[in-house]
Amino acid sequence: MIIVESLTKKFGSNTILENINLKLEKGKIYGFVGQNGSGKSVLFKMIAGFMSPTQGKIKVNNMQIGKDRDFPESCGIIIESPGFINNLSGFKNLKVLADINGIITDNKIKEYMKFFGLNPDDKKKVKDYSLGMKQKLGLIQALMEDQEILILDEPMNSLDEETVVKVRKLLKEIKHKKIILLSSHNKEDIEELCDVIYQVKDRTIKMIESIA
Ligand SMILES: Nc1ncnc2c1ncn2[C@@H]1O[C@H](COP(=O)(O)OP(=O)(O)OP(=O)(O)O)[C@@H](O)[C@H]1O
Repeated sequence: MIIVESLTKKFGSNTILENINLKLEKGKIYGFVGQNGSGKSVLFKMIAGFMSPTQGKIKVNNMQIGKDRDFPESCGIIIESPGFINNLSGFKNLKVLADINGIITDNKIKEYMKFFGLNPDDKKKVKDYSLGMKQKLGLIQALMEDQEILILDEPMNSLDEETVVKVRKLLKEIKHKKIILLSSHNKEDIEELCDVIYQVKDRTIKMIESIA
């Protein structure tokens, strides 16, 4: 479970989020919607341990992020454009990341690449990948280790329609064993996928029934 308690985030005198309280449980996809600059990515970065709150706490499975642990223990993340090693192929990039934890085989990486329509044997360097191909790699690195928490900030960006349909189906299939946080400017993604929708607006986060 993810618990956000009395969380405030300021940059200098600019308050982005104020006194936020959330409880996010396994088995659900939580959608976060809101205008550009409303604070969705900032919230996600704090839950991922990439940024600290100004006040308040984030607890993941009873561990306070930034105190008991630097990062949540089992978390797949795609926030903004993921950084890759430009001179390596897609497979080699994923392999470098997979080797950090050493919990998945090369075959698992290849399966994911094929699922996303990327050829694992393609020697093309990531610097020559299209935007959508890079986004697919970003999604694969977030998903491939079957982590318990998925933080997906605009995961469908630059993806073609066929891939969007596949990703939606996959998220629905795996959500029972995960806590999934998803932000999207696409109404259909949010309404089709999310069990709970939060609107981030005017420094607060409110649950809403559907997108207006
Ligand atoms: N490191 C930082 N330093 C100063 N201000 C920041 C920093 N990171 C984010 N901000 C500000 O925090 C606010 C929220 O940004 P955030 O990226 O969370 O918006 P968002 O809701 O994800 O927007 P979008 O829909 O455009 O992705 C913005 O005003 C942004 O400029």
